[in-house]
Amino acid sequence: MAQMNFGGVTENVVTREEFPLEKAREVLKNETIAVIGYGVQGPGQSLNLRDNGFNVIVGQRQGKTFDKAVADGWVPGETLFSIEEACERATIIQVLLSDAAQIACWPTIKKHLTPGKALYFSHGFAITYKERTGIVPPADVDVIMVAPKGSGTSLRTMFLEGRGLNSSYAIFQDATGRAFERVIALGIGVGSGYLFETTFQREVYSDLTGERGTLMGAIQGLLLAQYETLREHGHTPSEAFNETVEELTQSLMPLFAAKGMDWMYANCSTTAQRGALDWMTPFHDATKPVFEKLYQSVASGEEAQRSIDSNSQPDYREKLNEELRQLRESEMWQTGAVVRKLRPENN
Ligand SMILES: NC(=O)c1ccc[n+]([C@@H]2O[C@H](COP(=O)([O-])OP(=O)(O)OC[C@H]3O[C@@H](n4cnc5c(N)ncnc54)[C@H](O)[C@@H]3O)[C@@H](O)[C@H]2O)c1
Ligand SMILES: CC(C)(O)[C@@H](O)C(=O)O
Ligand SMILES: [Mg+2]
Ligand SMILES: [Mg+2]
Repeated sequence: MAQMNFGGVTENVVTREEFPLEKAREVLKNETIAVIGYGVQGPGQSLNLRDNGFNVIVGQRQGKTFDKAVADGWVPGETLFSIEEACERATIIQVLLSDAAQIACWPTIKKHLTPGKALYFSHGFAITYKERTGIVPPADVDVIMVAPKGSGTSLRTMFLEGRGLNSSYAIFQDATGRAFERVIALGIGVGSGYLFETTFQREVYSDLTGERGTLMGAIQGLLLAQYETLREHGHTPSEAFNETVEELTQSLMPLFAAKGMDWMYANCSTTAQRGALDWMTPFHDATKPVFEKLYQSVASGEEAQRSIDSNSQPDYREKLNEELRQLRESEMWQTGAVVRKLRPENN
């Protein structure tokens, strides 16, 4: 494990150089890894593990996603089973059900957690909010986490491109003395580029804050506020969209992804630089209290409870699809659909 300096703070990081794939295969050579759930993370992690040469099976309930697993080459009765049968066959149970479904399936999973097995999550949710989820593992199994920091879809596409998404890892319980080598081997196996150390609680608090904040919730809120302002002052939809979203994702975000914010600023006009440096502070000050409120809502368990309550409803998928439809059909994103078609590479 390497100690690395992140802006003056030292953290533990594991890279593929120090823990190569061959070592991961050696560590897990006698294990049967069961990926339970085939939604977004399930396909990414199981297909990467399979392509990396691990002994992996999938446990999925019947329905559309079971059929998707078959289409992806998992064979019923050989590598694809019911959730119960996969848990029984596994030595490592990777719980990649939705966080709400983990509660419903916990009695089935728990039944097959015999001594020495490993229970793996990709989120700190189930364990951290145990008063709300009721998920309390027996003391004689390892409880570990690899949480890819991005969508399962990106985990798979980046793997196929020869790249790797970063993941955090944590050990909640080391019953066998092998929890560390197991968790790192799994992290490398699922296609992580590098792994940084965390705890279950820090992972879930930062993850819930990030997705509600800058990664998903705040970004839509901020983009819409600017788009609306431009439209209310008579700018056309294409102009408002291009100045709000298209330029950000196509031109400027790749620059600061590659070399940092100062590099992106340095590649814009002095007029833009002066304005950005002046206005970053008012935007920071206006949003900081909202981020603090969000963090408190995460830390109190309110966000977890809301997610459990809404995602446990029988009609949650229909309601969610309706909300996503409204987003898709909003003027800003309808404009986005037309703008995307105009990109020469899409013609
Ligand atoms: N989506 C991501 O890219 C992502 C990224 C990082 C971490 N995670 C974490 O990974 C885990 C899996 O998330 P996901 O987004 O892949 O899940 P998901 O919402 O896509 O659902 C996964 C599976 O749960 C199954 N399922 C739902 N309800 C069920 C029930 N009642 N009984 C049996 N099966 C049921 C579905 O069939 C599906 O195959 C979660 O802990 C999540 O927080 C997800
Ligand atoms: C992909 C995300 C947002 O990072 C993940 O945390 C999720 O919940 O889907
Ligand atoms: Mg998340
Ligand atoms: Mg996340």
